[in-house]
Amino acid sequence: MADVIFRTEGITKVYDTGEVKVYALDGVDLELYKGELTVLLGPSGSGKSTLLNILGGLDHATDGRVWFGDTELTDMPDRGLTRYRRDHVGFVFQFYNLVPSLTARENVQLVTDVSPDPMPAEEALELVGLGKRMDHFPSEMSGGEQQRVAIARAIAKRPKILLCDEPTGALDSTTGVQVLEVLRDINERFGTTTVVITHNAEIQRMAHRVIFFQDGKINEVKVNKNRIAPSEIAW
Ligand SMILES: Nc1ncnc2c1ncn2[C@@H]1O[C@H](COP(=O)(O)OP(=O)(O)OP(=O)(O)O)[C@@H](O)[C@H]1O
Repeated sequence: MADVIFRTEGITKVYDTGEVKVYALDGVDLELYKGELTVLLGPSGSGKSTLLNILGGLDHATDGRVWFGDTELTDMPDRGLTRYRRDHVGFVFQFYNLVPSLTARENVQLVTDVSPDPMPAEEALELVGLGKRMDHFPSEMSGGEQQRVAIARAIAKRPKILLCDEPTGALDSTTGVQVLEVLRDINERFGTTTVVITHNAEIQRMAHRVIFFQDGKINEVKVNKNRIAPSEIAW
């Protein structure tokens, strides 16, 4: 059985707005495995992003515990969490968050300049198929290309984990599939543990493991015996 890379015990996140308490996560016990590509599925508001943000050290749980390998993230001081994020976690979001005044290469270099063991920005951009577009600005690229720059930026630090929140949410099917192919390639080539949040049920077919959320809880965990290639997915 694969090594556990993340383990959570009773993770709860409560937003107290004064009048009502919203349980974004309501006692989530979960294991994620090294090298796997996991898809998180579930209706809007079911807690997927909240969980991803807690795993990535962007947010604190109200209750419960989270381990990354043997290291407990819960109760880690903010400085420790910042180092954890910087050294181990790559993030990809629905909107690419590129700096418009910088080229693709310079956007990636923002990360490689501060990482302990980065790959050259050029290598990261080659890996996502943008070797010929390194000196282009975001405004000169399509949505899918910009997302691939965002992925290059995320992987250039050689993260152990890649956390992707709706990476194809703003893309059409053809472009979205290209982005999924890049994610699968990175997962296979480097063994990067990858978590992908999506509303698109088709995307679960490329995952090793699928976790279904409902009302802040895990409804079901499914292991895919027959994964398919992103190129066989369409929406
Ligand atoms: N800052 C906040 N203040 C109050 N409630 C919040 C806050 N952030 C999230 N929530 C609530 O927590 C719940 C879970 O939100 P979350 O974003 O994790 O869901 P999600 O499954 O990722 O949804 P989506 O698929 O729409 O992104 C929702 O009810 C949401 O309204």
